[in-house]
Amino acid sequence: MCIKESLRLHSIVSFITRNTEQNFKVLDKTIPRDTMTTILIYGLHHNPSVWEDSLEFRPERFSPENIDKINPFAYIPFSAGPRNCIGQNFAMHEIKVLLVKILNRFHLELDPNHDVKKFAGVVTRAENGIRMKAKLRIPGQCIHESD
Ligand code: HEM
Repeated sequence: MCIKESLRLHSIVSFITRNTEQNFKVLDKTIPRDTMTTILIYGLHHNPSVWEDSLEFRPERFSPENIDKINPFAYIPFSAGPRNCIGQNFAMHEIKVLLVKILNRFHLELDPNHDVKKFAGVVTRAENGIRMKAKLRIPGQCIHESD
């Protein structure tokens, strides 16, 4: 739930482009065939008419009770359709494994004196880094390079 909500709030791929193969109607406008369009994933994920309290981190949006209420095209961190991300499942597993390995061993805290600035380019990242303090959960535990 937390990973999914993070991928909504901090959409890693902020936009994708697609070429229309036929005339395409959006509300009262028609996008002609063969037009390069931009799908703003970051904008969709922050749109208050799609997501209630869109700027708030609320992992329960993705709880088993709520997940079915989400329109699959309202949440597209890995894009959607035939050219969606081929590495989606791998990426989700990788994030989970890394988080477990890190959080099992460390207690992390953001540096309160560092203001993280988000930069939403093609790939969203922190403009000035993310400074954190990592404390060993079990004091005195040694860190092996092979871990
Ligand atoms: C959190 C991590 C990731 C995110 C948010 C992500 C997101 C995306 C998105 C949005 C697209 C569509 C791009 C477009 O249509 O222009 C895409 C495509 C793709 N991704 Fe990922 N991706 C992630 C990780 C990975 C990983 C780990 C791999 C490979 C192991 C991967 C391989 C690919 C490939 C090959 C495509 C192109 C698929 C195609 O065009 O048919 N991605 N990804």
